[in-house]
This record gives sequence, C-alpha cells and structure tokens, in this order.
Amino acid sequence: MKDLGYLNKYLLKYKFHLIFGALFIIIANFFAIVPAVIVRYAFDILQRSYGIFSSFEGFELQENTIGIIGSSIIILAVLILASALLRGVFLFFMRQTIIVMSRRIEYDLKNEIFEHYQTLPLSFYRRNNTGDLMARISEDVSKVRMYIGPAIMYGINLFTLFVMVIPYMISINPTLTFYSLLPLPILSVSIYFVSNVINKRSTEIQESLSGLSTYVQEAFSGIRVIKAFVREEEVAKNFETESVEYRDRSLRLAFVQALFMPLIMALIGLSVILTVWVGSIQVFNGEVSTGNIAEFIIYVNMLTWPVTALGWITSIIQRAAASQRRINEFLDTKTDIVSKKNVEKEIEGHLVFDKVNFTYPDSGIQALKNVSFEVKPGESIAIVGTTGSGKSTIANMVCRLYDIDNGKIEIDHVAVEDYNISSLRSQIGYVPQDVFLFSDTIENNISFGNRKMSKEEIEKAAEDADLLNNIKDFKEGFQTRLGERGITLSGGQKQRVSIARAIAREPKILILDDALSAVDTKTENAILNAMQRIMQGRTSIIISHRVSSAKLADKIVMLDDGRVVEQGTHDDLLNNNGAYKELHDKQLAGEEVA
Ligand SMILES: Nc1ncnc2c1ncn2[C@@H]1O[C@H](COP(=O)(O)OP(=O)(O)OP(=O)(O)O)[C@@H](O)[C@H]1O
Repeated sequence: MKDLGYLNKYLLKYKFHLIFGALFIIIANFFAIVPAVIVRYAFDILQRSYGIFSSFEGFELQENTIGIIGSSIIILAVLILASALLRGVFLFFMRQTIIVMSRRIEYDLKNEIFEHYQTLPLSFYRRNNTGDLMARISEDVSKVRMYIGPAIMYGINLFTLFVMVIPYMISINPTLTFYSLLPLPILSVSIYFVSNVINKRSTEIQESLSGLSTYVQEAFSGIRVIKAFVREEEVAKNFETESVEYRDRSLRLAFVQALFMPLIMALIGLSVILTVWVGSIQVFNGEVSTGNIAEFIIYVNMLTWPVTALGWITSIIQRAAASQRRINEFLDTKTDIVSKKNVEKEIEGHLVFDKVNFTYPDSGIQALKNVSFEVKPGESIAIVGTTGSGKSTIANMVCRLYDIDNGKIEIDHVAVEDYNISSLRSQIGYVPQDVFLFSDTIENNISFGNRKMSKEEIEKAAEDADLLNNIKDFKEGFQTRLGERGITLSGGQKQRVSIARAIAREPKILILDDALSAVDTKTENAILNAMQRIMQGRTSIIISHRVSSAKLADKIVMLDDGRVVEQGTHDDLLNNNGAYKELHDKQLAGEEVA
C-alpha cells in the first residue's frame, strides 16, 4: 500500500475530478434509493386499497376506486422512471470524472517513466531487458490505472451506498436487515478468492502470450537463418509447444471465470429467500409491511454489486501495489552519470586521455588499462587493434556513456565529468559500430540529431557520406522509408546513412566506430576522401580493424588487450617494425590475394 502513496501527487493534481466524482456518486446513489421507497409506497397503497376495493363490492364506487388506484400507480411509475433517468445521468458524470482522471494519470505516469528511462545510463539497459522495460510502462501502468479508476470509483460507491442504505434499512427493521445482508460478506470473501485465482491465471496467460510473441518475433526476424539451415519444422514444433501451453492456461482460466457469475447469482438468491422468509414472518407479526419486503429486495440487489466489488477492489489494489512497487524500483534508480560542474561551452576538440583505466561494471572486464594519448583540435586519430582490445570502449568514454575508474579524460582542458552531458554529446558526431536506423524516412534519419536542418544541409551530409547517388536511385529519394514497412538497405548503405546522420549535425568531434567495415576498400577510400572536407577543423577518431582506414589519420594508436602498445604516424609505426607493421603487412597481403 505504501508504494501506491507515490500516486498521491497525481490524485492531488486531479483533485477536482475526484471531488466532483465522489459528489456525483452520492447523487446517483440517492436516485437509486428513491425507486425502492416508491415501490414500498406502491405495495402499501395496493394492500390498503384492496380492503377499500373489496368493501365496495357490488357498488358503482368500486369502478372509481380502480381509477384512483391506477392513476396513483402511474404517477409512482413515472417517478421511478425519472429517478432511473437521473441516476443514469449522474452515473455518466461519475465515469466522466473518475475514469477520465484515471486515464489522465495513466498518461502522465507513462510519460514520467519514459522520460526517466531516457536519463538512465547504458549499464541500466544492460541489466534490464527490453521486455521488462516495456512491461513496466504498459502492463504495470495499466494495473495501477485500475486502482486509480475503477477501484477508487467503486470504493467510494460502496462506502456512500453503505452509509446511505444500511442505517435506513436498520431504522425500518434491524432483524430483517441482519438476515437480508447475511450472505453478502460471504459473497465478498468468495469473490476475493475467485478474483485472486483469476488474476493469477491471467498473469500466467500473459506470460505465455509474451513468450509466444517473443518466439514468433525472433522466428520471423531470423527467418533467413531458419530457411538457410532448413529448421522450419523444428521452429513450427516449438511454436506448437508454446501454443499448447497457452491454450491449456486459457482453458484453466475459462473454468474459474465460469464459476464467477453462478456464485454471485446463488448468493443473491439466498439473500432474497432470507428476506422473503424472515420478512413474511414479520409481516404476520405486524412489524413490517409487505411493501418493506419489496423494498428490502431492491436494497439487497442494490448492495450486491458494491459488495461483490469489495473483493474485486481488494485484489485490484493488491495487484496495483505490486505493479507500483516495480515501477518505483525503476523510478528510484538514478543515473550516476551526472555533471559535476555543468560546463556548457562550444568545444574545440582538444582531447586528452591520461592514464585511463576502465572496467565494465556489469561484466567486470577491464577494457582500458593505463591508456594515454592526445589529439589536438582538428587532428584525426585512428585507433586500431584486435577484436576486444578496447577500441569501442574509448568511443564510449569520449561520449561519457560510462565513467572511468581512474585517470583523466579532458576535452579542451576540462574534465569530461564537468561538462553538461547534453551539451557535450550534442557536439559529438558518433557513428556506432552496430548501426541503428529508425523505421522512418532517410531524410528524418539523417536529420535525427537536429530536426531543424535544411534540405541542403541534409543533402550535403548525404553527399559527403557518398550516399547521394544511392538515394537518387530510390523512387522516393530522401522520402524513402527504411525498416519494417520500407526498403532494406545493404549493410554498407546503412553505415553510410549512419555516417551522414553523424556529420549532418556538424560535430566538433567525430567518432567513426568501425563505420566502414561493411564497405569495400575502394568505397572506404572514397568516403574517407570525401570526408576530408568535413574532418577539417574537427577532431576525428577513426576506430578500425583496417590499416587502410587508419593510414589517412594524423596519428595512430595501436591497442592490444586494453593497453596502448604503439602510437605515432603511419610512417613512424611502419618504421617501428612492431605490431602495427605486422598488421599492415598481413592486411596488404590479404588484399593482394583478393
Ligand atoms: N557493455 C559492455 N559491458 C561489459 N563488457 C563489455 C561491454 N562492451 C565491451 N565489453 C568488453 O570489453 C572489452 C573491450 O570491448 P570493446 O568493444 O571496446 O572492443 P573492440 O576493440 O571495440 O572490439 P571489436 O573490434 O570487436 O569491436 C571486451 O572484452 C568486451 O567483452
């Protein structure tokens, strides 16, 4: 319950919805009670009039009596209709205030969680899988909404109806009240247990369903591999196993759900029987009228749903509390990547790594060991090395996606931790190793870093990334959609869109993390030459496996197992006859053979 306290700020925000909602519930309940009282009057009028009617047996006056009784009943019927109508109007207002409030809070909460997600560091995303992140923002928020909406609404309804009806019933006859309400607590407790079983089974079904959809999604994403390895039959068999589990769980749920209504009906029936039985005895004792029995039956029916709802509300609140606890867990996770001094300035791009050590927090792998190098503004540096030697880690450090263990990383003599993070990142153009493009147009993908880019700027970026000719070949040019419902680019084309996106924002530091691995050496050289213009006046970090990319850089750093083993110009390193020369000769020989 404590966890749900987090939502109080939202309830406060929408307090007027809540207050008016409660008011409308009270008014609607008032109009629900009125017909019961009218029915009692009608019954009593009928009973008394029957005596008068019989005494006029054989007289003309008997006809008139029928007329008088008939018109009184019609008036009462019109009053009942009017009450029902007014009740309906106020029930409409009740939902329009409280359910609307719950939908607004749901919207606010989703936005709050999403915005919070965006502030969290990469390590958070490595610890938690996407499914978990999605579940909290969709399923958990929906469960919480059930508390803010239906649970609160039916809770207030139950409370006001009890306060209004039960004292009134007791004032008429306490004994009859006791017997007619006797089955209701049993109803409430049974509903609580039944709805708990329903919830448990629904959750199981949800899990099966998400397992099933993850399986289908992966099967279709990897359809090429499945077909190439002729695994269709096995995949279909696995799908069937998952489906069978889903079907069986659904059937188990259907069984419990089928119990729900009969249980309610049986207990209501019991209440009615008790009311009629105990009521009749009291009519004979002269303690109540027959009208009172009719009135009590209506009250019992009126109280049944709220009492049923009590069990249901309790289980909704429990589930909402569990969901809110999970949401709070994420909301309480704060990013540890915060700026120390919030320095916001235009950088020139003087980058210094000084004895930097870094260990990935989740894997415990020390990816950088005592790494030192310097790049002057406008210079280019190539970082080469074997797989897993720590090249991409250097890019992560410059963008401050992680904080280093010790040592110093400075840009323009200011430690990276002191920069305002958004300001720093917005001046860096990063082409990651695993290209990620959005399912959007090519134009929007290129202008992603700065939506206010002009058409000319976007075209220029595409030209510099050697992409313009490809785009011109597409029927819709820059408006061509990529991804699921669009076209599929080749690996090299994707890399070039990613490069265009990075250079379009005119960054001060440009990082190409193995950005040309999917293009041939000829295209690689063409792109790098075209990029000379862009790289001018910018600090460029070119991370590569290939010596052909590295040799264009002003300086080369050779990494091995997280350590700098050599650094200098291409010629220096060739003269050194060390690891770089060895890599160079190997790749040259490879190219000649090819
Ligand atoms: N996010 C991460 N969490 C934990 N460990 C990581 C993470 N990223 C990389 N590592 C580990 O850190 C080491 C350096 O990885 P890095 O990606 O920097 O290598 P790389 O030189 O770029 O390799 P490649 O050329 O294959 O891309 C590797 O041993 C890798 O397993």
